[in-house]
Amino acid sequence: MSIEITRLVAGQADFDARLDALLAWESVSDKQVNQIVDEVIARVRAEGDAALVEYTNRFDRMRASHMTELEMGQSRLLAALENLPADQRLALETAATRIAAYHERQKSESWRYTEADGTVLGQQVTPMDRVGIYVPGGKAAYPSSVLMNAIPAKVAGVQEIIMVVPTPDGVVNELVLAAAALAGVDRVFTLGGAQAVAALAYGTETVPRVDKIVGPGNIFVATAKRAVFGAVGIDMIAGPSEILIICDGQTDPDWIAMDLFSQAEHDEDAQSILICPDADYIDQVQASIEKLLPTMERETIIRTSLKNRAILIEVADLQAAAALSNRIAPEHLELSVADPEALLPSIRHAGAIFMGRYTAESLGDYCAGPNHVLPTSGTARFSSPLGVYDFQKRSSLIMFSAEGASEMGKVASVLARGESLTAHARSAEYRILPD
Ligand SMILES: NC(=O)c1ccc[n+]([C@@H]2O[C@H](COP(=O)([O-])OP(=O)(O)OC[C@H]3O[C@@H](n4cnc5c(N)ncnc54)[C@H](O)[C@@H]3O)[C@@H](O)[C@H]2O)c1
Ligand SMILES: N[C@H](CO)Cc1c[nH]c[nH+]1
Ligand SMILES: [Zn+2]
Repeated sequence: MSIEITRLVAGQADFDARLDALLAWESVSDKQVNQIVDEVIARVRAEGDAALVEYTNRFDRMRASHMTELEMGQSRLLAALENLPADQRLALETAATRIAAYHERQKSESWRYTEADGTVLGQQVTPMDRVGIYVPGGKAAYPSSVLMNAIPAKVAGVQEIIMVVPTPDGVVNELVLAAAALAGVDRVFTLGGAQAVAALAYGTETVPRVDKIVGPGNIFVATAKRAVFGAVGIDMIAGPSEILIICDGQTDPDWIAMDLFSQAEHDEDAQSILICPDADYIDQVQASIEKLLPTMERETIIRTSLKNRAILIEVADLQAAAALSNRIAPEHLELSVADPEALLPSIRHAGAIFMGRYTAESLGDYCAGPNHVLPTSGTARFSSPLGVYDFQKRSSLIMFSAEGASEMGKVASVLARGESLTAHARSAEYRILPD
C-alpha cells in the first residue's frame, strides 16, 4: 500500500501556510481535552484516592478497588531488577552509567565572593526535597524514560523521587520496574494521564504531594502539567516525539527512512521531517519509506503519523535548510551531512543535535548519555533538555559587614524614600555608622 506524504518546496506560493498547518499540534488547544483534564484535576483535588482509583479503572481499563493495589513496593521493583535477563540488565546498567556520567557535569555548585569591606555575596544551590517523575505508558513502555528522569534528580541530590506510570489493562513492564530500582526511585504508582499529574501536584491520602513534576506524556499529561503549574513546578511541555533531518543527499536513504520511522512509531501525533536540497534524493527516501514500511511492527502508527504530520521539504541549499530548521525548532535534529561541524554554527534552536551520518537519533533515546526528555512543538526556542539544573534551585546569599551595611544603608535609604517606603528607609538607616 503506497503512502502519501506531504512534499513541499521552500518558497512555493503556499509554503508558509502549509508548513504552519502541519506544525500545529492541533489537539493542544482542543476544548474537549481541556474540559476532561479540568474535571479530572478538580475531582482528584476534592476526592483524592477515590477519584484516582475510579479514573484509573476507566482510562486504563484496570479493576482496582483501593489505592494500595496501585502501588508497586520496593521488593517488587528489586525482584524485577534481579530477574532481568542478563543482556537486558547489562544494557540498562550501561545506559544508566553513561547517563549519570553525562549529568554529573551539569551539577551547579554554590558560590560566593567577598568585597573589600568584608561583605559576602553569593548563591547557595540546593536540591528539591521531593519530585514527581511522569513515565509514559499508554502506547509503549519507557524504561529509558525512567532513567532519563530519575538519574538527573539523583545527581542533583533530590531526597525523594515519586514515579507514576500507567499500566493499561494491568500490563506491567518488568524493565520499567527494574529501571526504577536501578535508578533509586523511592515510590512507584501505576497511575497515568491527568489523574497522575493531579495527584502529584496536590497530593492524596496515599500519593505524596511533590515540589516539581517532570517527564513527557501525551496530550492529557501535557495539558494537566500546564494546568497545575504554579501549585507545583514543571520542567516543560514535552509532547509527541519529533525528528527533523537535514540531509545533503549522500546518506543511505534506507537509514534516513528508518530514522524518520523511529520517531513516528511513538505516536500517531509524532512528527518526522526531512529537509534536503536534492529532489532526486527525496524521491529515493520516499521509495525507501514505501519499501520498509510494511516490515515495521508498528506500521499502523507510523503510517498514520507520516500521513498526517510528516513533511519532505526541498530547499535551495544547506544554509536554507538550517534557517528552516531554526523556524521549526525541532525536538531532535539530525545533521546527516558530510561536515556537520560546519553547519552547527547556523543551528540556533533544537532540543538535541545529532551530528553526522552515524549518529542515529535512537542512540540518544537510550544510551548516548544526554537526556531524551526534550522540548517539543517549537518550544526549543526557549527551553532546554531536562537536566540536573531542573532539580536544583538557588538562594541568594547576602552578609554585610558593619562597614558595608553603613555604606549601602545610605544608598538604600535614598532609593526607599524615593519609593515612599519609609520603613525600608529607616531599617537601612539604623545600620548607618555615625561619622
Ligand atoms: N519528549 C520526550 O522526551 C518523550 C519521551 C518519550 C515519549 N514521548 C511521547 O510521550 C507520549 C506518550 O504517550 P502515551 O499515550 O504512550 O502515554 P501517556 O502515559 O502519556 O498517556 C497515557 C494516559 O493517558 C490517559 N488517557 C488516554 N486516553 C484518554 C482519554 N480519552 N481521556 C482521558 N485520559 C486519557 C490515560 O490516563 C493513560 O494512562 C507520546 O506522544 C511519545 O511520543 C515523549
Ligand atoms: N524519542 C523519545 C523522546 O521523544 C524518547 C524515547 C524513549 N524510548 C524511545 N524513545
Ligand atoms: Zn524515541
